[in-house]
Amino acid sequence: MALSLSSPCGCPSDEDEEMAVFESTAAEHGGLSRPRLPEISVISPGLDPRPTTAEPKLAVKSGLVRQGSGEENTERVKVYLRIRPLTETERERGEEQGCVAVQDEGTLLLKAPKESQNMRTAERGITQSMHKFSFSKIFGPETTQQQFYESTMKTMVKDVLQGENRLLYTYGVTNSGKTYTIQGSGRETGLLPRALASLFRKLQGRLYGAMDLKPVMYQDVRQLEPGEVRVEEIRRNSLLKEDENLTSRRVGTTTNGDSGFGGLSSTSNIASQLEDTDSVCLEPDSLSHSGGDDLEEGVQFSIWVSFYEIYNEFLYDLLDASPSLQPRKRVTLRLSDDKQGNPYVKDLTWIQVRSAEEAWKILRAGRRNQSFASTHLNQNSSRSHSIFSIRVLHIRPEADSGQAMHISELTVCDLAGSERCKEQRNGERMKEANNINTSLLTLGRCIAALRHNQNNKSRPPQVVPFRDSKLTRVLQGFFCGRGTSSMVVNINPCASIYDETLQALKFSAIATQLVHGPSTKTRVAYILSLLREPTGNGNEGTVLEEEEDESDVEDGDITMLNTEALLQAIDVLKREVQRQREEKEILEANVREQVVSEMMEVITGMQDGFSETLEAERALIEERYEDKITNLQKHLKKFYSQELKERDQEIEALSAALEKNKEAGSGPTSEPQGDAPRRSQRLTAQTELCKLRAELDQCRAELLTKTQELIKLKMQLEVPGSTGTLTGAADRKLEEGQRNLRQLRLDLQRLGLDLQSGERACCRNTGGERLRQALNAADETLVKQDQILVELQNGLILVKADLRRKADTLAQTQATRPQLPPSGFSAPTTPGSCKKRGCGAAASCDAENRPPQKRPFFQSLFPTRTPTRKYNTCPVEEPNVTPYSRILRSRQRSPPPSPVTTPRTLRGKY
Ligand SMILES: Nc1ncnc2c1ncn2[C@@H]1O[C@H](COP(=O)(O)OP(=O)(O)OP(=O)(O)O)[C@@H](O)[C@H]1O
Repeated sequence: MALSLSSPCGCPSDEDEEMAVFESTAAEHGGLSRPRLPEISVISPGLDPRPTTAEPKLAVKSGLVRQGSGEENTERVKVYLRIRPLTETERERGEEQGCVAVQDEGTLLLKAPKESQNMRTAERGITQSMHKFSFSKIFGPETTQQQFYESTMKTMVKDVLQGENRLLYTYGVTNSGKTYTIQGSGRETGLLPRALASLFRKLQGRLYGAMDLKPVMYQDVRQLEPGEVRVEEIRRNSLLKEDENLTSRRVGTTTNGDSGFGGLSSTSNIASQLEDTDSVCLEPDSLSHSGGDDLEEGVQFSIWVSFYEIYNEFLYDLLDASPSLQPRKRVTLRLSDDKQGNPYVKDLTWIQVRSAEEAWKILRAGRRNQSFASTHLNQNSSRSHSIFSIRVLHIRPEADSGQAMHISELTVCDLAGSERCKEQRNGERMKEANNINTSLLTLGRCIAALRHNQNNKSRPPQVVPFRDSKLTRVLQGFFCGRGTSSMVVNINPCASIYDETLQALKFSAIATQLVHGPSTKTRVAYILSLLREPTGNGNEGTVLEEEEDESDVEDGDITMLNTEALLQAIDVLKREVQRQREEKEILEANVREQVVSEMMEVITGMQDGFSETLEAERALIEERYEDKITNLQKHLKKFYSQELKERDQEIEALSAALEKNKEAGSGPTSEPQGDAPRRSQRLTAQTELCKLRAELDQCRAELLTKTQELIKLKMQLEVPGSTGTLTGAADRKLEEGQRNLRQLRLDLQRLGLDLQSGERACCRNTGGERLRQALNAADETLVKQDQILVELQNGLILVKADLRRKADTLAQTQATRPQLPPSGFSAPTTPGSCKKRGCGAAASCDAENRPPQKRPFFQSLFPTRTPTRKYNTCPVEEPNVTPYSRILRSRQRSPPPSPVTTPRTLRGKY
């Protein structure tokens, strides 16, 4: 994937947001209503009042600015800016357009030149054309190598001799002066040779001569066997000899571009530049303070160096023996982790050096193996990240093997320059540029993640992607408390690479916000404080009090503790872990309980809510159905009153018709006589008319009776309260009675027919026995029906009596409240009913005294029969009398016979 130069700053974390804050993307432009941008975007990361260079003495001594015991390091990472001078050629090309201006010691102002991309976007109102950056210190083009060394690396060398670990790395666009800054050119030696010279001057007379102690892995030391020592000596001598041979052959060597590995020049101008230096030529004043006054008394020092590069994400040992003999078979190195998970370069060559000269020669030998190539920007461009490490072994002579050993390290990393991939015309260069930008991008992401974690301690930490590139993996320790790091940003003031320079500065702006990670010493101090604290079980950590003085322990390293103390520390830490785990479990249990109780509350609330809703709905439904019932009752009442009215009208119509007929019937008397057939016809018609009239009279009488009964019923229906209920019950009973009577009537008719047929049979003297049986059965049925009738009559009498009582009560109530208008009763339309109501009590008494069959109500139940059922009374001739009814009458005149005797009587008769 081809990455553009801007990618190192394009980290996916929150620095994008901050960049957006730094560099607003809205502006009023071309009449569009955009908010106006400030003229300058202030990319100023170091404006908060955190200590930076305060208390330099303390910071130099320990590498930390301690804010009380147990507090973490808050010293910002140092980010220096170095501006290289323009060359003559560049000036002639018109590259000097004043786009880089130093405002003060720590502030830089960038102004976009006309042709730059930034200016184009600024003209469109998307970004600003001016940017302000802050740095720990800015070094202009006039700064000499010595001045730069004094301000940056000098203190680092001192720190390393004090036992600290330090990293310095250069970052910038290609051809911006990174290699120049680190290694120098000609007599202008860079930081590294100066640091080496300074180191050995300080260690004069304190060097450990033997080669039997060697740094291995992450920061361990191994005691070498004599045979191994010999191998080490041979390796060292061969490297030094090789350098001497090459130096002697140097005269007349041309810069043959592609004679090195993979088409890269290994013996290029850069090597010759260093060779020109010949020896470590340092100004006398730079090393004026050469004495090792700060060094611990009695400690001897052994210096070992290594030099490797990361090229296309592969690690190559630049001090590998005789690489020139097998130029195309470079062995790649692997990264490994030690038991504590610290990364280290496996099988890396470490060479012991005893002087600055030797170190210089080793560096020079390594430079020959480094990957350089000519690019469009730099003829001798570093195509790899080169890492030169100096390990200082602090050896206490009186101590046993390795026990009092301490290691400190100074690492100088010359990063490959960031550049635009698209501008590389060579495929190999393009691939290199990709890899360079990828690793730089990862470095940017790591720095951004570290910065995020430091600034957002309350939030979960972001994973720092150290493992995403080899570069960040090998430098990881310096960002995680193993030591401190400093960054040198190199820029080229050429207008043509303004956009790249801007991106590099934005990248560095993130780094300026970093503070150093908590030192491993802080962790040691924490462990030691645990050892000193009571452990809770009465076993107090006393080992340290016996072993170490407190001040020594505070500044000491974990390797200073003996095995017993370390074991005790492990025990204490285990107990601490256990305690914290238990605390967390209790906390979790509490949280769970709280959650459960809250959930229960919620559930109870929901239950209550549902019950209320249910009640409300039930009440609503009840109300609705009550309304429906009321409506139904109302409609029924209306319907039945309508029915009654219609029937009244029919009766009236019939009466009127009858009257008419009557009038019409009286007319024929005046007709002439003499016409016999017509008279007989008239007579027949008159007979029929009489018959009809009789029938009509009978109907009228019946209708009248029914009307009265209906009116009475209506009145009873209108009686409020329990009377209505009783009336309903009475109605039901009446209906039942009517049904029974209807059935009875049918049975009687059937029996009458049977009797007729029996009479006929008797006359013919056939089937006598059968007839007798039939008569017996008929007699039994009659007895039963009589009983039923009597029961029904009694029930009806009771119901009527009850109704009358209620009516009387109501009438009394009405009488006691004469002033109130009659509301529950409508005025009777017939005088009969009025009379009845006016003397209700008397009427009811009268009705009660009457025999049941005489009552009009009962009459209505038997419309086809005459109410003549009387015991011991005279017979009355009635029309339509059936044989059975005659028999029944004859039986009813005498007291009711027993079911046994009646058949005999009947048998006697027939
Ligand atoms: N401060 C300076 N004073 C004088 N010359 C300088 C300075 N900085 C850089 N130069 C010159 O600029 C040129 C490029 O420098 P250098 O090779 O160090 O760039 P670089 O950033 O390492 O490039 P690359 O990333 O491609 O390796 C060299 O010729 C060097 O001598």
